[in-house]
Amino acid sequence: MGIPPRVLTVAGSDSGGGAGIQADLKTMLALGVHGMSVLTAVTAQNSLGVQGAWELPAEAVRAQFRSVVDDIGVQAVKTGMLASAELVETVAGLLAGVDAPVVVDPVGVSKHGDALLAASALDAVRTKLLPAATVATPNLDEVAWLTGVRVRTESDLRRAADAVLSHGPRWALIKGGHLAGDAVDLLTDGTEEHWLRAVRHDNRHTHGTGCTLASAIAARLAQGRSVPEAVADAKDYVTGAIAAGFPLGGGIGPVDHGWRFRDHRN
Ligand SMILES: Nc1ncnc2c1ncn2[C@@H]1O[C@H](COP(=O)(O)OP(=O)(O)OP(=O)(O)O)[C@@H](O)[C@H]1O
Ligand SMILES: Cc1ncc(COP(=O)(O)O)c(N)n1
Repeated sequence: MGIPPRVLTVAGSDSGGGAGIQADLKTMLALGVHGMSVLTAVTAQNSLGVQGAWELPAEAVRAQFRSVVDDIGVQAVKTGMLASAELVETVAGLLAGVDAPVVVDPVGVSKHGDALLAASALDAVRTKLLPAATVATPNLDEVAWLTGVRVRTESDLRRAADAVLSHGPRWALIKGGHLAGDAVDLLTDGTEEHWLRAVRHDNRHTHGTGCTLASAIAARLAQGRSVPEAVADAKDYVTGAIAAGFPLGGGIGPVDHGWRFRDHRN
């Protein structure tokens, strides 16, 4: 048996297992890569919201990163919840020394509106983290914080992508999941444009969709796909995972990361 590509997620823990590190590692397993993690924060979280969050010291983040990268090596990195300006700057500095594609999911708030990033960290995300990204994957709220562009319809997505690209990522994937109608995302590097359209599944099991999509992109990049191929494949995976999402707890349930193992669509 060959050695699978190795993918690192730098993100927070979701005790409920639907988003964050847990979603990332499940996605990586489902897509056939070896997942590894650098934990940035621990959240007490469930289907109803985030009940508490504790950031790890920068030294702990640096040590985890070095342990993984120096011995095991990475073919792609994904970043999620980074909590504070100090951790954003620490992670951006670590990424500068890595020769592998980087997917940046600039996580700001949870689906329930709980803050996962300090407002004082926005500037570091713009000036240090986005320039390190091969692909940046903001949702519409994150586009608004980072660039001031408010997307109300699909036709605003191009302007949002241009504004994100002005901060330096190679590609921008603007997720239109929060718009009405089809779930439409726009991927562009400023030259090529790829519109990714999927049927909207009107179930409420969408906790962790953004984490899942970004990790799937990282997995496919580690397997040697181009950015447009990786994103198209990741979109198919997350759409299937939302369709198969299930009710857990009294609020927003998780997507089913294992849907391809369980179901004939494999
Ligand atoms: N109800 C849905 N049906 C189908 N696809 C969806 C649905 N909601 C979101 N998506 C898709 O899921 C992916 C993640 O998008 P979304 O806008 O939910 O990200 P996000 O807000 O960052 O996620 P999260 O809330 O987990 O942080 C996108 O490809 C989006 O189009
Ligand atoms: C640790 C962590 N990272 C990211 C998210 C975003 O996911 P969602 O918006 O679906 O709650 C989260 N809730 N928790």
